[in-house]
Parts: sequence; C-alpha cells; structure tokens
Amino acid sequence: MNNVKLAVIYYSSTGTNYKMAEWAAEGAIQAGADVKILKVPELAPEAAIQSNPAWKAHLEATKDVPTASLEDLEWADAIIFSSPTRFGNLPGQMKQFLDTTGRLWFQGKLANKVVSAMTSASNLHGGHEATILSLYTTMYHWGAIVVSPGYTDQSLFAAGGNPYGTSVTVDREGNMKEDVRGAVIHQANRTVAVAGWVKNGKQVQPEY
Ligand SMILES: Cc1cc2nc3c(=O)[nH]c(=O)nc-3n(C[C@H](O)[C@H](O)[C@H](O)COP(=O)(O)O)c2cc1C
Repeated sequence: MNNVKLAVIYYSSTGTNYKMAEWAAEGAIQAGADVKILKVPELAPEAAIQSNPAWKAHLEATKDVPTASLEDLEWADAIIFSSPTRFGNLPGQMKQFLDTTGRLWFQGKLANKVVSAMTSASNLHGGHEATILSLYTTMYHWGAIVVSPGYTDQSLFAAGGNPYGTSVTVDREGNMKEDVRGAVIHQANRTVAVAGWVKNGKQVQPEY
C-alpha cells in the first residue's frame, strides 16, 4: 500500500498552532504518513503585526514554512488543520484559504479527504469547540470524512478532554496551560489510520 499523504495546514500569529502542527506532523510520520507542514497566507495589515513583538517574531521564525496551495489539497489524502480561536470562530486567514477551494470542491476533488482539526484559545470557555465545529462545517460541504478524537485515548483527558479535536488554552505570555502533545500525536495517529482504511478501501470499492 502507498503511504497516506497528510498535509498539516495551520494558521498561527504567536506560535501555538505552529507548535501543535509540528506535533501533528510528528504523530503522522510516526504512523507512517508522508507529511507536509503548510501555513495559510498571513492577511493582517503590517501595522498590526509590527505592533505585537510576539507576532512579528513568529512570522520571521516561520518565513520558510511553505504556504498551502490548492495543489497541496489535491495531493493530500488527509488534512489536519490547526487554527487559533478568534471571537469563537476561525481567523479570517484560515477562512480565506478555505474560501479559495471552490474550484476543487466543484470538481469533486475534496470529497473523501480525511480531515481533523485542532485549536487554541486564551480562555477555557472562549470558544474552542465552536472554532473546531465551524471548520468542520466547511468540511461537511467538501464531503470530507471528519475524524474527531472522541475519547479514544487516555491522552485526551490530560489535555482537557475535547472530543471534537485537540484544543489548548494559552496564557498572556503565550504558554500552553495544558500538556496536549500526547493528544495531538494520538489525533494524528488516528487520522492517518482512518485515512489508510479509506485509501485501501478505495482500491476495492468504487468511489462515491
Ligand atoms: C482578535 C482576537 C480574537 C480572539 N478571540 C478569542 C476568543 O474568542 N476566545 C479566546 O479564548 N481567545 C481568543 N483570542 C486569543 C487567541 O485565541 C490566542 O491568542 C491564540 O489561540 C494563540 O494562538 P497562536 O499562538 O497560534 O496565534 C483572540 C485573539 C485575538 C487577537
């Protein structure tokens, strides 16, 4: 069987979701996938970025991370998204990227992608689930196969127990308050496993 091809697509202003993307890549590689870590384009005005030293430093530190393209979406059997919470929703940067996928969607090329999502927020009840669910709404329109972690591993409990997708709270300095590395790795392992079942299954069953 060919390896599962997995894209980890993230947006991050201050590094949290980049770190989660790196852990997801680690888990997916461990599970045998070919992996790309890709960022979505930054859209914020330069003045806003310059006014926040952590944002400016993160952008500089990740300037060599490749930018996600429609070709990457076509390439991937599976996609793990990681995106901060903004007012209980996705940041415009991630939404704008999703909004560029209309042509692929129209051509049916996003159907049966195996997907999963993660997020971060500053407050425990600041909208973690809402952000993940809003991303999953787009995935349902794609005809993607959403793989949530549920409570399929003990690591979920140490990480705050979000069954929709791993999420973490960050303090004012940007430090993660929960240890979510194990949960992210489990989520990536699980996403690759399900993507492998789908990829194998496509060889024996006609595709819908
Ligand atoms: C405009 C804006 C809106 C935000 N909205 C929320 C929110 O609704 N709930 C919350 O808990 N945190 C909110 N935050 C905090 C971010 O979620 C937090 O900074 C982010 O998760 C850090 O991720 P990053 O380091 O990957 O950028 C907001 C931050 C900004 C700048």
